[in-house]
Amino acid sequence: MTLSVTDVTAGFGSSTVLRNVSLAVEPGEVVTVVGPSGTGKTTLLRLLATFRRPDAGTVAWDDRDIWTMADDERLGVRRQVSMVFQEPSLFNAPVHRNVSYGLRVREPWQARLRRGLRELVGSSRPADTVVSALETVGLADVGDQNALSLSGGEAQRVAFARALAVDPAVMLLDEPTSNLDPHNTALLENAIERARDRGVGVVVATHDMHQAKRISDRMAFLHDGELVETGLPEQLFENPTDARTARFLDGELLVGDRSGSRAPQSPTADP
Ligand SMILES: Nc1ncnc2c1ncn2[C@@H]1O[C@H](COP(=O)(O)OP(=O)(O)OP(=O)(O)O)[C@@H](O)[C@H]1O
Repeated sequence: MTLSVTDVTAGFGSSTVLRNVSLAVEPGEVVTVVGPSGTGKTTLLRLLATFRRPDAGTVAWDDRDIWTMADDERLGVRRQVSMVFQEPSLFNAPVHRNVSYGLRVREPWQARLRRGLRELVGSSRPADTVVSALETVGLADVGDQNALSLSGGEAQRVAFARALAVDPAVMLLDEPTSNLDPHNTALLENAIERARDRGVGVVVATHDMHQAKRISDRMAFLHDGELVETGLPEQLFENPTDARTARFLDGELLVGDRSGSRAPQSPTADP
């Protein structure tokens, strides 16, 4: 399944945040979206998640415009797309209940009733997908612990496990490691790779150029609401076609700078 946006424009009130942006994620690839703060990365992820409609352009699932689908069908697509936010937002319950949340809300009411009864008599155990998702993020042993007692890094890994447990076709990760130490970052990046190897298409918005270099199959550079260029990470780092890409990867912020031009021939773009 391919999730894509084509020529999307989106804004808030009178300000346009994204202009004519096109991007697709295929099964089994990691696409990173990099760019300065406030450039529209989260807005792009929210369009892909169908949390909001674009003002113009299309959001498609295998070439079918999601916003022309009937509500049921669009809900079916939405259920195959998981998003992980910058803040993990866990609730006051054992970790395994947090991780099974997406599964539970997807259950038909009969299954929900049966499970509720099993929980009442104390014979319920976490679903295999919950256990497996927790193993993927290296937290198999904390399933019974209250989620609010976890460290920030563990909480973010639980949020990732919750998104993975529903067996999504696509995962959208909004700066998933921005508040994490190197150890938790490594564990989460490992989990991203494992999801990718299972055929999940993953889009990661990140500020971390080292991370983009490590995990990307493809990179997209977003600047001031415009998708400046996409390509293999080595292409963007070593031979960018646009000067803005070279300057951003070289460590310049480029806030409010819309002057695009050909990249210098020998950019010093190694992060
Ligand atoms: N709900 C909203 N209402 C009004 N403006 C918004 C809203 N959400 C985002 N914006 C504005 O849209 C622009 C893009 O925001 P967005 O969060 O998509 O950028 P970003 O690249 O993800 O930023 P960051 O890297 O700092 O998270 C910003 O100028 C932001 O202030």
